[in-house]
Amino acid sequence: QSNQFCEAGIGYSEAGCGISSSTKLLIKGGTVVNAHHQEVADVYVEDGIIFAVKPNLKVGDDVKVIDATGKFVMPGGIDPHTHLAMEFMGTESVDDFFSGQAAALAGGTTMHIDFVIPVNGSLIAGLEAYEEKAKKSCMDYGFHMAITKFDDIVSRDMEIVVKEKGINSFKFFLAYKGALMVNDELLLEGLKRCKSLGALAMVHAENGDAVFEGQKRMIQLGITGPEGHALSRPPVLEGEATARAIRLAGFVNTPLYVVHVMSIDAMEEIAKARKSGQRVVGEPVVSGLVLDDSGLWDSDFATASKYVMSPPIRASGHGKALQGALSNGVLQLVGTDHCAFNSTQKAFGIDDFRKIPNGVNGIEERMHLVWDTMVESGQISITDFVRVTSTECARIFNIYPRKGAIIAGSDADIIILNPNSSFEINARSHHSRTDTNVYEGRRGKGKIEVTIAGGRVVWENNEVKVVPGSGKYIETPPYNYLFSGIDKADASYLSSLNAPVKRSESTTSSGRHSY
Ligand SMILES: NC(=O)NCCC(=O)O
Ligand SMILES: [Zn+2]
Ligand SMILES: [Zn+2]
Repeated sequence: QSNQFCEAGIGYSEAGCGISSSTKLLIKGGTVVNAHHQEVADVYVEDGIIFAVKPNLKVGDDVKVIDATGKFVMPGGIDPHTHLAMEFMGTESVDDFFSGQAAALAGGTTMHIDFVIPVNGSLIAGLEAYEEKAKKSCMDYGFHMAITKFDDIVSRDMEIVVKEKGINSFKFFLAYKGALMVNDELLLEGLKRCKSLGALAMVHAENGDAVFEGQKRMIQLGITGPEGHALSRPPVLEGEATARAIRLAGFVNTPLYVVHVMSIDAMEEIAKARKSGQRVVGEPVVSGLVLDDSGLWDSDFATASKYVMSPPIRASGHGKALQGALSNGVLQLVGTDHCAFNSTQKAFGIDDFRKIPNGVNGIEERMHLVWDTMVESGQISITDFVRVTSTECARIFNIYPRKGAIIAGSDADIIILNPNSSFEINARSHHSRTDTNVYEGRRGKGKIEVTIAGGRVVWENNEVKVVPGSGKYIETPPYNYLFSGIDKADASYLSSLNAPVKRSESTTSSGRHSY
């Protein structure tokens, strides 16, 4: 592999890395794009913060100047959905908080939010384990927390992680029976607790009991290869779980975030709920937007197994519909679900698709693929590109405008994209530790030539320059914008319950209402 990045302990010292020590930067003459506006302007950065965004800024000789004429200067991507060093299906995803983040930076993503998995149901033990994993971070990151059981201790610990540990979102897996899956009773308890804490509930929406049944059917039919994965968990099971989670969140009146929306079935449930005014966020992932399930039928196991993720990559047609939903606002932001396993790990399931570790790469490829698929094709504007890859994530997880914006006072997480250059993806040159890439051979227009994270140039001239330990944990505060006014909806619900009682109290002796 020609992967190039500095990692202390494997042959490079910090000084030898050529890490930019400049704390002052001027990005000159580019088109600065925010989610709401674009203009030609210079961007001046000092000590990791954007100081000024104005045309024709003058600076001293001690400032590193980057010419961005003819290019787009945009907020670094924020990936809302990753699994670095995740222990899952008897193994651990190969990209850790260093290699996964180095890959992210090479692809223009400057922050991600990873899922803490509890240890034997304990949130605090899980968080401690992830804090340890994240010590080698080279870019900013936040955490979501998965909930895998519910009791008084979990309820108390949810409050601790929100109020003291800076986590504002909890994920419930409705799939992975016998492992991470929760039932409806637990989901309801969790939704209520999320609401009381102003925390966002997230769901992996597939009916885990039905998937289990689907898997048994496949094995009985003698279908043991990777295609059995897709056949055992069809879109209807994703649609059912999405609808159920939406209805239960509506019953509790708390906002809901549906992760990795992969099918028309799930997307249409989200569209219906949003149309009715319910606070539901839908997150497609890049694999669901740009791939189809044909790879799962490849006769070569190594090729087919690399596409195994859950919910499965769907038949062609679903991806196109998800792209449409992203462009018309039914879906709001794009994640990756980056959970990379190498071909040795994928081969655990050579005789039985149920044992193939679920997950695909994407943290490095997301920005380029969304640009090429959505902007180059004319489906979304450049400002919308910024919104779906960065700003909306910052808003939902309540860190805007510190993140997700190029304005004075924001963190200096910035990318420079050349729309006239092109990218090509392959496992030989990617920065992930996995030996395969589900986007192998893809080319497209638009190349992220420079990534600046925390005010330092970390990707330039096709080289990543980072050191472990330089990334910061970003706390995400509760009560994001989705919660505003939610108490008013509660009040009107309660008054609607009271109404018949009042009526019967004021009913006249003739049985007629007095009003
Ligand atoms: N998606 C997947 O296949 N693996 C990661 C875990 C999850 O998000 O379900
Ligand atoms: Zn999931
Ligand atoms: Zn995931």
